[in-house]
Amino acid sequence: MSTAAPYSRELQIAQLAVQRAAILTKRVFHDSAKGTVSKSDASPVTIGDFGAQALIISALKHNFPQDQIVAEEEAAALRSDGALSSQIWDLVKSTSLESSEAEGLLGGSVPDESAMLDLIDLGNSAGGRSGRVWTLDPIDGTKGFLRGGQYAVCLALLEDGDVKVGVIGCPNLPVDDSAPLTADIGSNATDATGRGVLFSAVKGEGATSRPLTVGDLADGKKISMKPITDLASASFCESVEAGHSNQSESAQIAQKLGITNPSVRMDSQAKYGSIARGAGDIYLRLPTSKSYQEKIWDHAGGDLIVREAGGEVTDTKGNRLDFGVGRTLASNSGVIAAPKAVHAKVLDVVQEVLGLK
Ligand SMILES: Nc1ncnc2c1ncn2[C@@H]1O[C@H](COP(=O)(O)O)[C@@H](O)[C@H]1OP(=O)(O)O
Ligand SMILES: [Mg+2]
Repeated sequence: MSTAAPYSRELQIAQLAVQRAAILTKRVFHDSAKGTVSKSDASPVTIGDFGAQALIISALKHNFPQDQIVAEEEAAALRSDGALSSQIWDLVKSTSLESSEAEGLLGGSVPDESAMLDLIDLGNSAGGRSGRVWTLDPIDGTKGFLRGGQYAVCLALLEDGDVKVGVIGCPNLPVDDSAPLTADIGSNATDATGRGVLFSAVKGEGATSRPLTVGDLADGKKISMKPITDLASASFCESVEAGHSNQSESAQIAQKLGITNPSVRMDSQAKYGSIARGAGDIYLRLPTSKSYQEKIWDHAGGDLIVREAGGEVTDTKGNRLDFGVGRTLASNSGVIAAPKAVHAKVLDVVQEVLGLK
């Protein structure tokens, strides 16, 4: 008797839902106005964020109606702005996967505009330690998206606070796992079809990458972190935004580790995917303020993908990221992701530079 791989249905639905949402984001990008709605300059939001959230939640509700969802956006701003809401509805109703089989698995299109707003608001779960909770960031790295840089569509499944499935679609990263670590997008920027790479992991089953092509149901290729013995040759990545991660502390840490390569600055969870496939080695996220709490949708998928690819992910105190305390990582501070063999050494130097020991 054959037994289905654990979480295979969750993985398949998550991958297809992320692919479909990624197509929507590409369509927004190719609209010259890029659909900026703007929560604030520091934290922008586009019509793509709302549209992608509606499409993904629609697929989750069709397949897993009992599950909770913690997603970044809410529909309040759209309920009070009919023109904005109908602009997003135009996008949502006209975005689908090419494969009708795949589209059927996702439950097809959203019935109407009012249902779309209600779906967006289903992402308001408080999260927590019990049951099945999906975390969703429809466009992670909106600033990168607007700049024409890296961004990611991120979906993960938590069960009792533990990440079981993680899927990250990176429309502007090369498909080729051996491509060098860079935030440059080259000719990918002109591709409106959702080309890019899709990283996935299931707990205990390893991590994979595959093309983010339209409705492709094929298996992925196993990915793993690069084995490094000599930290001097390592490369590390961090946020483009200096407000998201302390770049002067990371430079001091790199110097103390003997790392000579300059940091690669990249928006979004594309950083986790990049190190998981060995394009880079280390991801440092060093708090810039005591008050900011990281959001679970910004880390859940990446945390699992890196750990399943042979990495270790902790905060600056050396604790695993705790996704079971609500919508934020309230009990963690910063992120240190590195291959298992060197994580302790990296953490040691981080703690020295941050004055934590
Ligand atoms: N002060 C901050 N420290 C760390 N991350 C932040 C901070 N302010 C916003 N962010 C979040 O960083 C994420 C992008 O990360 P990266 O720099 O790795 O691309 C966004 O989700 C953004 O949230 P928001 O979407 O609310 O702006
Ligand atoms: Mg985000």
